Amino acid sequence: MRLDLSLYLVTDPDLCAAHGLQETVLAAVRGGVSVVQLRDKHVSDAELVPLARRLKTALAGSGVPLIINDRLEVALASGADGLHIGQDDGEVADARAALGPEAILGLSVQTLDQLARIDKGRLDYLGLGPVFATPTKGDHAEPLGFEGLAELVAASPLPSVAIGGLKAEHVPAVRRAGADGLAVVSAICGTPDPEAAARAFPRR
Ligand SMILES: Cc1ncc(COP(=O)(O)OP(=O)(O)O)c(N)n1
Ligand SMILES: Cc1nc(C(=O)O)sc1CCOP(=O)(O)O
Ligand SMILES: [Mg+2]
Repeated sequence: MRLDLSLYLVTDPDLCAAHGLQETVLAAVRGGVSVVQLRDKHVSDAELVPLARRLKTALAGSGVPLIINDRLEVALASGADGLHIGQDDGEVADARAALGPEAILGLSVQTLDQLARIDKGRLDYLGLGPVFATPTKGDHAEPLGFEGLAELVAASPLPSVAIGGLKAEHVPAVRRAGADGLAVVSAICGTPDPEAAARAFPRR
């Protein structure tokens, strides 16, 4: 199945707490989210696996893939569709070898130097960011702005999704920069109506 990066939801356990994680995800999917990433920095793998399995079951039939952030073992144990790793989250080659050829594998890239060194044959997409500073990720890199994003996209040999401080109003600028989509946390997870928040993102 073709990977649709147009609206990529990254979950946050605190921001999603108001409606519950699974309810937030399902509402966002009804609103048009095309990928879901389970991201939780606070719980153990043993706690995350059952949550990932429940989400995978809940997403069955929706056509929306479930990606696990950082944790290869959770991706493997839960039957998720893929894994997203950052520059310090292990080797792409090791992740691909463990996941197999069918799984979706994404990598975060913040600079042109990093981009020049990616293991592109083993990756499906890149997460480019942050476009803006964001409180959702305390340890984020220097913001790129839309010009920096456009430079990275132009040099990228893979589909890409922009991330960091992005809202529905930024869709036109992200498209002009050439990215295939937007990845968001607080624009959906932290809102009173996650379905409406997802629907507010213009689609092609
Ligand atoms: C789609 C997407 N892009 C980038 C990231 C950031 O990954 P990383 O740099 O590993 O940071 P953490 O998310 O692990 O804090 C992402 N998660 N998703
Ligand atoms: C998970 C993540 N990764 C980033 C990166 O720059 O790689 S920024 C980020 C958080 C994005 O949250 P929000 O949409 O609420 O700004
Ligand atoms: Mg990471």
